[in-house]
Amino acid sequence: MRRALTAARMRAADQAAESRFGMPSPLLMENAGRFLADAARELGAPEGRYVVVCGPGNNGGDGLVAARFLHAAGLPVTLVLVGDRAKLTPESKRNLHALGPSGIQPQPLGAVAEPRGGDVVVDALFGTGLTRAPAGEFAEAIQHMLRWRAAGAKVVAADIPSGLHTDTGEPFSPCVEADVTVTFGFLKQGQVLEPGATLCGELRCVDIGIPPEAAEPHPGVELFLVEESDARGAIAPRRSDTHKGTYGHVLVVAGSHGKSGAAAMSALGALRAGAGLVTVATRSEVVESVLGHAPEVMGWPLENRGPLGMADLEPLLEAAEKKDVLVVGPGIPRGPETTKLLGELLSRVDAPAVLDADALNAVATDLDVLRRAKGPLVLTPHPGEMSRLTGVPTKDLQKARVEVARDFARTHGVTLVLKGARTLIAHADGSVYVNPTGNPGMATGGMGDVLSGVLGALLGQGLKLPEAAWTAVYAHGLSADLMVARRGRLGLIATDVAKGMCNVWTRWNR
Ligand SMILES: NC(=O)C1=CN([C@@H]2O[C@H](COP(=O)(O)OP(=O)(O)OC[C@H]3O[C@@H](n4cnc5c(N)ncnc54)[C@H](O)[C@@H]3O)[C@@H](O)[C@H]2O)[C@@H](O)CC1
Ligand SMILES: [K+]
Repeated sequence: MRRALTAARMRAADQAAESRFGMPSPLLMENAGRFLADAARELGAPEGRYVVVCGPGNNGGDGLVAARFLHAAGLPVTLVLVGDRAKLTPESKRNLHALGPSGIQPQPLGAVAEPRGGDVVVDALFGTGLTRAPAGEFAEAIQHMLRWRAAGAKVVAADIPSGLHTDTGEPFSPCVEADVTVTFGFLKQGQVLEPGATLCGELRCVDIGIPPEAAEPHPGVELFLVEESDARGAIAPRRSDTHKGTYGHVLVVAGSHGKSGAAAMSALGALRAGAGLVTVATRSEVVESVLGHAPEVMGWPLENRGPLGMADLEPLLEAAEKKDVLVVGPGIPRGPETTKLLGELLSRVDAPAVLDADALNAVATDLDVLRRAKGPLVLTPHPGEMSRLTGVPTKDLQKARVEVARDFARTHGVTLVLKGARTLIAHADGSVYVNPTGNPGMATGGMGDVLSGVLGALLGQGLKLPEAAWTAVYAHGLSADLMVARRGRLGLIATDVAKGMCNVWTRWNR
């Protein structure tokens, strides 16, 4: 699990490195520049040229150090210095001076021979100090770098692509697109959220000598990037003296006429994620159809007709007895009484519950249902459902995903999985986890149903929240990534991801 910091926290960490740990800024810059030069050399062809574009702040200083190392390695370096030279930071001035013996002189942008395939551009224009949209000569420098990359040059960004907002991951216009981003000390929030994550290209976090302790913990606002070792480590290898009763009994409340597949996919997700037993409670007319997809599943027919309502309460309470977890929502028939039914059901069941799809839409009309729930809750909305839960228009919500998710989880005391590229898992304590797995092949119906089942299975196996949630999301996305690596994105379907969970378990030796 790696923390991702804001620009303000990064500044504080830089200062603490010097004041508390005796690691002065020039030393950190020297290390940063060396790593940057190494990354650039790795990307360049043997006959490649190196264009280093430096800005007015310390990010530019990192570029100047990199230029010195590249030159020392005998490589051809062109230096561009954008902005007023008189306003360079003291560290940058020192490093410009240190370039003296190399004979490298800053060139105007227009005088640079256009880089192409085999060449490397080092983007050291702006780092974490960017405060506004780049304009004038700065915007022009970014446009050049975009053009050079389009012509085949590789771009290495120092710390963060210039033009990208360190905290939000939203780009200003224009913004550099990098092949590799070498970031210093800690990950930054904007690098782990989309679209920033894509603009960074391959992200490498290097240790320039800032001790981890220099970044004070900020409980309640931490943002973490989930790593494979975290998700793998959350799932214990199976002991030999165990049986189906050890791994949890999942009750899936899902499906309706025309949507029996939703129930089946959720159940399949649960089965493929190791649930000991899976029972699907659904309208009696679709029970057989659900079981037809997975004979391992048990059916619990709900004998009433039409939308789920109060008449279903007793049968559902009975179904929930001795179950370790509930998954409620995929394809349920929703009507005027569904909200009340869910409120009553959840207020009387101790087991954790996953709320998905139409269960979310039902809850959106009375969020008090969440407060009254007896067991822990996980909600798994996509942005449209999240918009209904919060009243925030989808477009605005997508620009403030972290804040909206964190606020909701905190206010309602739940774990919230906000789906989409870089799914977020927000916990009631304010921590937010970013999931890096998954791909655009997953933009097809049923993926969420499978996820709800996977999550149910992990809760049923005793994982706690939020761990169960970020592990399920990671594994589900990884299943899709492994599938796509073999078969391409376009034809990926949800049942592939359910089946493909086995590839995740093979990889993790589970
Ligand atoms: N101890 C430290 O502080 C270290 C800092 N390092 C580097 O320093 C960077 C941060 O340095 P700075 O805080 O100097 O910030 P930057 O180098 O990111 O740039 C800030 C400068 O750009 C100006 N600026 C901001 N937005 C602008 C815009 N849109 N148009 C024109 N000018 C604009 C600011 O007024 C300021 O002069 C990090 O990203 C990292 O690369 C590293 O050298 C490691 C050590
Ligand atoms: K940069």
